[in-house]
Amino acid sequence: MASHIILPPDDDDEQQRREDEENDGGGSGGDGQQQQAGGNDAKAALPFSAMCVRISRDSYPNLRALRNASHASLTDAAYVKISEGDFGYVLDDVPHLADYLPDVPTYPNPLQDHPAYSTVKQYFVNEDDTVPQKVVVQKNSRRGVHFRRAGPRQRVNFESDEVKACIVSCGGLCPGLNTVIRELVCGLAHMYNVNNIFGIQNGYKGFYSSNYVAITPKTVNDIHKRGGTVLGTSRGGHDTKKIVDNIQDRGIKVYIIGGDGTQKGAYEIYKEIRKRGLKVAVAGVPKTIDNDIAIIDKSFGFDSAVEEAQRAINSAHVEACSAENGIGLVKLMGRYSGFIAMYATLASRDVDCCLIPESPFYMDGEGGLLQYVERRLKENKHMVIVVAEGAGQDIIAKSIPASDQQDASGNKLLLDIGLWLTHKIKDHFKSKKMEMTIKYIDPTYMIRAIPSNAADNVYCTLLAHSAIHGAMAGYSFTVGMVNGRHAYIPFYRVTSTRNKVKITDRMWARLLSSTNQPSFLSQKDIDEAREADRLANKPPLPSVANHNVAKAFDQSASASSSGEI
Ligand SMILES: Nc1ncnc2c1ncn2[C@@H]1O[C@H](COP(=O)(O)OP(=O)(O)O)[C@@H](O)[C@H]1O
Ligand SMILES: O=P(O)(O)OC[C@H]1O[C@](O)(COP(=O)(O)O)[C@@H](O)[C@@H]1O
Ligand SMILES: [Mg+2]
Repeated sequence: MASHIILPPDDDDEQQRREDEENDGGGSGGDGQQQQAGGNDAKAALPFSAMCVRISRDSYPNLRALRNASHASLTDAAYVKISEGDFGYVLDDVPHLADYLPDVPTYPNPLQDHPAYSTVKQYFVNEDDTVPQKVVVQKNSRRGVHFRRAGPRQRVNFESDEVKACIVSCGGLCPGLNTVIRELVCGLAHMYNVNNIFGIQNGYKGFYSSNYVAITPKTVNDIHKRGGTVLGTSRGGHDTKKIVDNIQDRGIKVYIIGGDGTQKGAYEIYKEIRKRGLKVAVAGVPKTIDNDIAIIDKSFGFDSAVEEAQRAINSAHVEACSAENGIGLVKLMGRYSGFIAMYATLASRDVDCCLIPESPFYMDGEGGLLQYVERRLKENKHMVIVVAEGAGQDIIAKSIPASDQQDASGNKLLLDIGLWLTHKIKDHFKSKKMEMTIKYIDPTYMIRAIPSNAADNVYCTLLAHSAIHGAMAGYSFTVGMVNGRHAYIPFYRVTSTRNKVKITDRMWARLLSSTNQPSFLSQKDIDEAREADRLANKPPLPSVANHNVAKAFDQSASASSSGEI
């Protein structure tokens, strides 16, 4: 038998729930009081045919440990929905309106009458469908952690006329933002007959400081061909109370496009909405050019960015080849994660050295960068270096006093590694009286301002559609592709860790072998990197949930995406 665990909420909510249960004459625990996993039809919404049991605060064995956990995880605990099935199956589910509005009505999905979709056999996804976090398994593996499969549901929780949708984009630019906005608008209008759609201007602060702009399929018709976001974007400005006051007053349902910071903001909004008992769904579409969002295979715009980076690398190569001892140095984005640099390097084959934040390097002495550059110029007369902007910050900090400054969202401000390397390399060859030329190219803002390529356009469309289906069906979530299938992922899973290049994985080994650069790593660095990977992959809550769940999470953690293929 499987059980469905909803970790108990904070004291006030818990008190209210107990009173409700007393009024209903029900109890908690295994006394027949059933809790829905998602929709209103409890049976249809269950992840698998099993009895779902609400486990009360008192009966939950590890709750003490949970209460002693950090404040962040304590808050998260109230919103985590874990169910267990056979053979180590665990569903890390997303919250649903019915979790706190038990009488929320359901309606037939209007798509069933849609001429394009009604002919598709099995167009609606089965409520039992889930997507595994780990697909590489051994004969005796446990089934591990799963996420709810994205897609249209037979029944929805909103009527078309009651929906007022709003869309906001936050954080830095990324190719594909306009495509997601376009497809949210067109999908809502064409699939669900929703005609009240508004754009929030200039990021989160637009919820309370600007007018909401009405948008229609007609007004967004061509925007996918343009870079940037027609809604505007910003960092900072997340005032949860003011945002939710406006959501409440205007009766809207929210689509939020943005990176890790934005998803944290979406989670805060969701928690406040739930606290106030509002009938509002919050759907997050993860955006980050750095591709550093946990769990998902890849963020939209990443492929377009890697493709565009090729143009800069090609130019660097041309410059380098056309000079005596020419060096082309290209800086690419990647504040904490070097995915763009790694993939752009692997795609190009012209790069002799790729430096990323995850892999420490050093300049001087045996095995250092300067020695390698010297050797490469002697062998080949030219070289191309790609550096992610977050690389080597510790080395620069030794020569330039770092000020620990942050942007409005709290992201650390970086020193210009490209410029710093250029000067260091120049000085080195000057002191050796060796002639050379170095050309530094910084294409970062040019890359993220382009419109998305064809593959990203299709990806953005599917993400937008999945977000619409999930929100109409009453779920709140971050949507993303997990092992090639679209899934609804709980906010806490994408906000608790950041995806990073694992320098102990095969993908980084492939890169090192393709450039033939030194790894710059000591055994101590490798040990530290392994330990950091282990800790980064450890999901936050389930370790205190129960033994089976913790085991499933540990097992799936080792599979979290990092480019390992
Ligand atoms: N912990 C947080 N809680 C609430 N809002 C946040 C949090 N972190 C970031 N935000 C908000 O999310 C928005 C975008 O964050 P930012 O880090 O700039 O970009 P991204 O979402 O692309 O990572 C900003 O408006 C910021 O204030
Ligand atoms: O100069 P800005 O606008 O703050 O953006 C620069 C930063 O945005 C990034 O592209 C990532 O930001 P996001 O998380 O918003 O996608 C970083 O690589 C880069 O450091
Ligand atoms: Mg970010």
